[in-house]
Amino acid sequence: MAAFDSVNATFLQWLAANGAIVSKDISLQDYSAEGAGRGVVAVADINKDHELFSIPRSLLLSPETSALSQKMDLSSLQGWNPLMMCLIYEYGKGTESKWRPYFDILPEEFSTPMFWSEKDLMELTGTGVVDKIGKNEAESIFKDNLWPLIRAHPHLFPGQDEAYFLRIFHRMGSLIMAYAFHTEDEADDEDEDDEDEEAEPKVNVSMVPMADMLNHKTGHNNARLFHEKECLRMVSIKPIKSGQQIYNTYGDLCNADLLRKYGFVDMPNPFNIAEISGESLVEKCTAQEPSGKDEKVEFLLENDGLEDFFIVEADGEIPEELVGCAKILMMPLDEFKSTVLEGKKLPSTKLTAEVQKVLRELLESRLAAYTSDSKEDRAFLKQTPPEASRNKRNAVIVRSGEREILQSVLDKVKKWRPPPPPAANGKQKGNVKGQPPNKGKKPYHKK
Ligand SMILES: C[S@@+](CC[C@H](N)C(=O)[O-])C[C@H]1O[C@@H](n2cnc3c(N)ncnc32)[C@H](O)[C@@H]1O
Repeated sequence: MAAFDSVNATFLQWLAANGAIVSKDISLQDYSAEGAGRGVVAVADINKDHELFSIPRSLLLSPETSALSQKMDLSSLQGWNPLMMCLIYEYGKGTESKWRPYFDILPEEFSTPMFWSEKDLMELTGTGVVDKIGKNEAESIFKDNLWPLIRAHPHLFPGQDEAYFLRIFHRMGSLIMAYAFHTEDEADDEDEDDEDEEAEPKVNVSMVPMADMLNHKTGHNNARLFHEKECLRMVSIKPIKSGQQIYNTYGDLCNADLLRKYGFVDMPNPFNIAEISGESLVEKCTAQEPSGKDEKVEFLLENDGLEDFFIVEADGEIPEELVGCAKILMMPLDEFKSTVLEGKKLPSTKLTAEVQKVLRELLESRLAAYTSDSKEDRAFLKQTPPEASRNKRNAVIVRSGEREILQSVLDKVKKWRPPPPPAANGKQKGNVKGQPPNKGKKPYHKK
């Protein structure tokens, strides 16, 4: 506790000494008992539109502010990599770095699946997280792009071996993923009359001390960061009562993305989705009749009809684009050529009995990919306290959310019946099986 308080105090003094203004109505608070690390709490009732803090742009840590940009050419690097190099450089400078009190308040360990054991990762089998962790891809970027630069500048990155820098790279990568902000360059007033009025603001990735101390809770967002010319200001967007936590929003994210990027999940989470891989759809639809598979896949890819993943939203509706794609994949080759390729006529996105069968099988095998069923998961969540097996618990929450959505689509797929064919005289005579519409139904009032 003493260490926690002293790190906070040094950080807040550093902010003030460098021109940041922090409202006396807020404080840093320890939420680690809830698995949420530090957060920001209101220590007085706060009105809407109250400035919680303002951070001068000079305190942001980015390639624009780090001296590394003057010492070496970072222009060959893409995406997050220039910021990554600056973080590795500034961290390596230790007490010499302007941002040392900031590094001291940032975590060294993360609960994201990137750092999970094999056993915990098994719990994510079947979820949308597994294929997107990207540890190997990240390590390739380090080896191919960053390590050669680091090794070539030993005076800037002194005295350590590749394994050490790889460890730092993973820490900084996790910090960028969970803490960095896209910071817009506020247009200069003088530029406002330029012909280029329509130009998009330039977006950079920066670390924003203090703004990144706010946690997220789906549906509870009560503060927002405003990007101004000289500073970034965090402002309340609702009245906040003393003692309440102040939340920024990390976006409308499903639990799989919250877990992968930030290492936690939210329950309930209306932004949950489930994914069905395009590859599994292609395999299922072309298993019986593979002729023309490549041509159809090529056509669909060229026309944005085949996704890596089809998204099923929380409402569990059958995605129309999935149905349309399945119809093309299952079409006889000559029909595909004459109507779709030559006639440029796409099939409707209405369900058919053929697509129903394929979707049913696809969803059933998708659901069977999880390592447990909903009963086991419910029992685990009920019996296990949140602080025990946090990784497993988070995995169970992710898969339960996905499973619920997939199950609801599957129920809809199973329930679907083909519409009755129109009768010759235009009147509907019965359902598809030729029975009168009410046969088998219980009468409304039992006499
Ligand atoms: C931008 S930082 C917020 C400050 C952070 N809590 C800290 O101690 O440094 C984002 C990280 O905070 C944690 N976090 C944010 N909201 C959370 C929540 N509702 N539950 C658990 N952890 C949360 C996660 O570890 C996430 O990666």
